[in-house]
Amino acid sequence: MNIGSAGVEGVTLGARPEAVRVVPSETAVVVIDMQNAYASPGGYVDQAGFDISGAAGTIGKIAQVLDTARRAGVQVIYLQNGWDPDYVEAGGPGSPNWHKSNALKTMRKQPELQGKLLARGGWDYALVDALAPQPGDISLHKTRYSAFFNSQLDSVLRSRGIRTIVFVGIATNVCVESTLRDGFHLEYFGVMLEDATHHLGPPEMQAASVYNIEKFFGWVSSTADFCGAFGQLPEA
Ligand SMILES: NC(=O)N/C=C\C(=O)O
Repeated sequence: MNIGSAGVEGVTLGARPEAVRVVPSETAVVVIDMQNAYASPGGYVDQAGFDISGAAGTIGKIAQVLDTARRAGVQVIYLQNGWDPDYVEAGGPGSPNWHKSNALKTMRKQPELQGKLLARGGWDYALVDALAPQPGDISLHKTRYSAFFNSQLDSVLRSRGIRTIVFVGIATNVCVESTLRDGFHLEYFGVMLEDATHHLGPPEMQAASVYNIEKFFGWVSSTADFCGAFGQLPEA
């Protein structure tokens, strides 16, 4: 599978269902929601009762991917999920988000958490320390599961000629898959690095997303394949 402009040099990235040829200048690594909320003990998903024991391993894999991407001249884009401290952006009872968001539900059950979970400016919203953005990286905010919805992501990608998005982050089956699906419908080629993502819920959720992406929406690869392919390029 050829992804990117014909004639522009790229690398071959091992992936399922087939290897993909990708051009660094037309590729971005999109880091989905690596915030304390999703990856740190005491953060929102931990407080809401999800098992986050796998998140520490995911952080290490993402650090390797980002290091390789930056050296290869691949744009790194961080997304952070959440709302203003008064939760106006979360929507009220007229929004399905108000009914389905486990963060909002947890805060309604435990009012002492009000203003803490996913509130912009707070610890829960902040990226985990180990994945601090570096000069040249781009940071964007999002208020719903898909990073394409009501955000600057599409224009940031299009203005840079980016056609391929390599996805890492949490959660595979919620914000990663939602964004990759929306990207597919906007004509982006989506590749998920499966060991640099982590699911919310039972392990079958990770497997289901991997199946969906491999079969219907994009390609599935790994940290080792990404670092092997892009790591061989001269430093950008
Ligand atoms: N980042 C995510 O996948 N988020 C999933 C659930 C939530 O934000 O409530």
